[in-house]
Amino acid sequence: MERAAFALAGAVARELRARRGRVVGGVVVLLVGPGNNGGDALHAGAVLRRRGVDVLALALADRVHDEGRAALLAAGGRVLVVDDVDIAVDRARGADVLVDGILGIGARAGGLTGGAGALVERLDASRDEGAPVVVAVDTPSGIGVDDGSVSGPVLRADRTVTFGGSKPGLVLPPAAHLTGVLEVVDLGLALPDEPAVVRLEDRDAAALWPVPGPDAHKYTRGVVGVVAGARRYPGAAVLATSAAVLAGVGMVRYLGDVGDLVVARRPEVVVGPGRVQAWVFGPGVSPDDAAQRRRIEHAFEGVLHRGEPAVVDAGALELLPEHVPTHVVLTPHAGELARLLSDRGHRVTRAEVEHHPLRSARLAHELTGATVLLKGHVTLVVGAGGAVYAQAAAPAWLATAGAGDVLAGLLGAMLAGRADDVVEDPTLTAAVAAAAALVHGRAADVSNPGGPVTARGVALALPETVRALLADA
Ligand SMILES: NC(=O)C1=CN([C@@H]2O[C@H](COP(=O)(O)OP(=O)(O)OC[C@H]3O[C@@H](n4cnc5c(N)ncnc54)[C@H](O)[C@@H]3O)[C@@H](O)[C@H]2O)[C@@H](O)CC1
Ligand SMILES: [K+]
Repeated sequence: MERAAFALAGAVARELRARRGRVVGGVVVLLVGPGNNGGDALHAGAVLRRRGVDVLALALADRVHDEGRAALLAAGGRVLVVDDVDIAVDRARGADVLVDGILGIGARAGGLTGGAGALVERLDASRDEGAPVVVAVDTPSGIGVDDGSVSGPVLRADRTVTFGGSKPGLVLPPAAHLTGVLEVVDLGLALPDEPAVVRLEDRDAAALWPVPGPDAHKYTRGVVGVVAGARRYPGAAVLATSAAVLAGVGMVRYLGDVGDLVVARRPEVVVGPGRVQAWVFGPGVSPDDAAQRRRIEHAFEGVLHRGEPAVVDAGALELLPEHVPTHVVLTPHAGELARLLSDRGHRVTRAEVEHHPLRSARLAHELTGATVLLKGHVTLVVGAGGAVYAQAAAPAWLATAGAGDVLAGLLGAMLAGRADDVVEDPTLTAAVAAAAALVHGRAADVSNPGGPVTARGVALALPETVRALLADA
């Protein structure tokens, strides 16, 4: 606990320095719950008090950590037992830094209730310019530590100082939005080898990228077949094929009614049936389009019989066979996933999927056998063997029409380039899908750092994005 408290005090001191230019004379208010999480906050408070900080602990439970409380009092800090929420709100708002030590990994399901819940709700509602910086101890209090669920009020943190190793709830949506900057403090504890949720880094994505060897030719590099678009939605076909071409694949084959337009925009694309190593089905395809529907159903036979990997997006999700291998990747957003689950007898709404994205994606994986990539601000991928990836590289600007078509084409190109590998190793598909989500987000940044992006711009940024990833790895 001592190491944890020192690291926490260091993080708070840095926030004080950033806000006021110095640590001495800063005002820190600790929100303290009943367990060791509150104990960490109290011990950190004692360290800060000794550095000349004005420290007030608001005790939000009948009993708080005895040793921590004694340490803070001995250092000259104050402890106020909260029985009036108005007074607590007032004190908390006067702080430079608020330390959230109400609950950590010992939090039971159900979230914050009672006085702590009321206090947090009011503090979170008044986060204006001058509001205190919030540093969460181990986790923002009250989140579902194992599943990222949010079932009550949570004080959104600017920074979370977590001990020993990251926790699934810190990277999984919806709680991931509440974590702020994540700082992991190594306490030298023995942790399980495989964390339950993984976030790929740039170097992981580079290692997964299908880089051609010196003896490569277009068929060994992979051919991706794209069944996308319609007269009504021609743009989706252009974007999905463009992304596949620009991601660098042996060849892109297009099947659909707008081949002329696709070739006019991307002369590299070959129109018509032929050999294919991986498929992209569905961008811009409406399920009442009989011709596209027939093409997709026919191609699915190849997927089931010959084992070609496939990306199943948008309109093709409704055409998914009952059960498919894991090297088929579904790429729904929350609404599409709700429909897919409801069609299979699990009635859920879009809002429920948004509330429980991990549970929903897992259920879809169990029901269909497919790897499931659930698009969102944090993109989740659930695949064989319980693998879970949570990728958050995408800027909010990427929530724009056509971005999903680009992701589908890019992922199709990656699967075509690694078709044999993903068929041989069922766990690889989820990693490749997570890498595609990472590259997609990076490409958005590369296309216009910090500003608005277009789907076409993201596709055009792919070659440079991939080059930079490979160069830095
Ligand atoms: N596990 C470890 O090895 C370490 C843990 N540390 C700290 O200890 C924390 C865990 O401590 P605890 O196990 O005491 O757990 P917490 O401090 O998270 O809280 C547990 C207490 O809260 C109560 N509680 C749980 N859910 C509640 C709810 N919804 N509403 C009201 N009361 C609720 C429980 O009855 C229990 O009294 C970590 O988050 C971390 O901050 C650190 O000191 C470093 C080492
Ligand atoms: K906490």
